[in-house]
Amino acid sequence: QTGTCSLSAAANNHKKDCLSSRAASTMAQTIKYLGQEEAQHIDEELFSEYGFSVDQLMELAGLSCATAVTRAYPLTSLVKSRPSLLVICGPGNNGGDGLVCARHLKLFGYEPTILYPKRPNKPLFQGLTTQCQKMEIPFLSEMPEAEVVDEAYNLVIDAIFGFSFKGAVREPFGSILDVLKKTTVPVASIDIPSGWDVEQGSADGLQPDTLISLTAPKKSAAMFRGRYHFLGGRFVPPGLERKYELNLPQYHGTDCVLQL
Ligand SMILES: NC(=O)C1=CN([C@@H]2O[C@H](COP(=O)(O)OP(=O)(O)OC[C@H]3O[C@@H](n4cnc5c(N)ncnc54)[C@H](O)[C@@H]3O)[C@@H](O)[C@H]2O)[C@@H](O)CC1
Ligand SMILES: [K+]
Repeated sequence: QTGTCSLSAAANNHKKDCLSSRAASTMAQTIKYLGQEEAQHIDEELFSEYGFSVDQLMELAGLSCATAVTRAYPLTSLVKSRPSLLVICGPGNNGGDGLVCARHLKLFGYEPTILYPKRPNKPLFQGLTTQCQKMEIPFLSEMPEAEVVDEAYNLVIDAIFGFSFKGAVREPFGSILDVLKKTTVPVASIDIPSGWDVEQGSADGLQPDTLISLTAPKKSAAMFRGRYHFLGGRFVPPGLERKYELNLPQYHGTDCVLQL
């Protein structure tokens, strides 16, 4: 793209114009951070207009999350002798992403353990739970103390709440998040750091080391201060991307995740 500009470099003004239009086009490429309602509309449209099913997108989302974990915390980098991880799953689709993520991580050589305290009575989640059980992933019956988490696991995956979270955190998730805030092992949050307002974030909330934004980051991702921010969920059709002006960056090759 630089050819046009350098050929007419004699005219200084023209050069300036070139630079400013290039800056403008770079700005136009900035990835959009979604508000809560916008994220929910995109979600609905993916199903109603674009013909996807929930389990299909959940599979791709969960695979992205597992892949992001392998990038940020490769097996060889783990400090404990066993590649143990704790995956905490919430009551909605964010929890479903966590179950899919755990299953793929097991296939990738990690040893996930799942805490899934509120299980929806729906075939989708029952199936995902069975799949994890058949993958010989253990389930905990309650949240361990912070010291036990620090002792036993290399990483916690936070799949508690996603973009539909609202209001004050209800139990048992309030207590679980209190424990998570005391742990020192890194936390990788799926889509939103749980307990954060989807748009405003939370100054005294969980501070994850990794955030994996799905489809597009939500507004609160601007407050993320951890080391790794990934984009996952490589399934957005071009018409939907145009309509919502998502300006998604290009994923590399066949990758299902991109570090932002
Ligand atoms: N459209 C997309 O991009 C996709 C989204 N997926 C995932 O789906 C998530 C959104 O899923 P959902 O809409 O099911 O919602 P969430 O998983 O964000 O949470 C909804 C659940 O949390 C409960 N809840 C909400 N506020 C609470 C509070 N204050 N205290 C306690 N419980 C509370 C609700 O009762 C409901 O059971 C996304 O963040 C993402 O992880 C993926 O599965 C697939 C594709
Ligand atoms: K989350």
